[in-house]
Amino acid sequence: MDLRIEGLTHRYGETEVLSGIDLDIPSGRIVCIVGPSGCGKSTLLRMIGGLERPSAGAVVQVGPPPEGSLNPLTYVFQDFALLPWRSVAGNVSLALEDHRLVDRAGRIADVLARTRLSDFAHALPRQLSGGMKQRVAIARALAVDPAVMLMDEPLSALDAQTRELLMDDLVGLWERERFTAVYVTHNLAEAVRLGHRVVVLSRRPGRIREIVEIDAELSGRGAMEDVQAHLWGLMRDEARAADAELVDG
Ligand SMILES: Nc1ncnc2c1ncn2[C@@H]1O[C@H](COP(=O)(O)OP(=O)(O)OP(=O)(O)O)[C@@H](O)[C@H]1O
Repeated sequence: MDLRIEGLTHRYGETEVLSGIDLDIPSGRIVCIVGPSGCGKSTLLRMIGGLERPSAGAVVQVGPPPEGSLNPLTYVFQDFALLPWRSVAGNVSLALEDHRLVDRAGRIADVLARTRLSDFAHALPRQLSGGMKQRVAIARALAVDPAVMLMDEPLSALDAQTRELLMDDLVGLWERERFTAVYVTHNLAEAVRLGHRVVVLSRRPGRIREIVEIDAELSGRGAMEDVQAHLWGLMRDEARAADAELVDG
């Protein structure tokens, strides 16, 4: 299933947050969204996920979701959002409990194996590092066989080394499963490491400044300094202006 965003504009009261966004999210690709602070990245993700309705324009699902998908659009949040009293398997199970399933336990075991978490099935979140918690959150998202994962700064609560490890994991997972994701990040290194397509938004109201296609295979990518420099060149002045903006209230 592809997603097509058509002429999406959104206002909160008088404030225009997003303006005229046209964007395709092709199946099997990771599309990263970057842009200055407050430009509407998370708002765009909420619109894509249907949590909010845009003031104008639409998000269109093109083609059917994967067979057996329980939830075509599934979020992964920065703060992991795990229930502390449930084990790893119990947290994954949570995503499945609203659905009648013949073999829920099998489905949980399968997704834990796919995300290399089988040995941790009975651990509680408090026993896990931040990186492991986020791996569990990713496993929970995958458990429903989503068409598209909507990832909002998924690595930004983690230290630099753990981020590196998780990026390696995500590359490995993509190589195995070819999942589709919209991935919001502040971090240009993450965007060039994981994105097949990097969408640069302008300062609020967020408009698409440029879409940078990166053809290199995910697995062989280095730091891609030239692409990072290009992205930063597109963003620098606006990031500075956003940084100097007074906060309301
Ligand atoms: N529910 C809301 N009501 C009113 N204003 C909102 C609401 N949600 C977001 N905003 C405003 O919309 C703008 C865009 O916010 P959003 O969180 O989407 O930006 P962002 O690019 O994800 O920001 P950041 O990079 O800081 O995470 C901000 O000015 C924010 O204050």
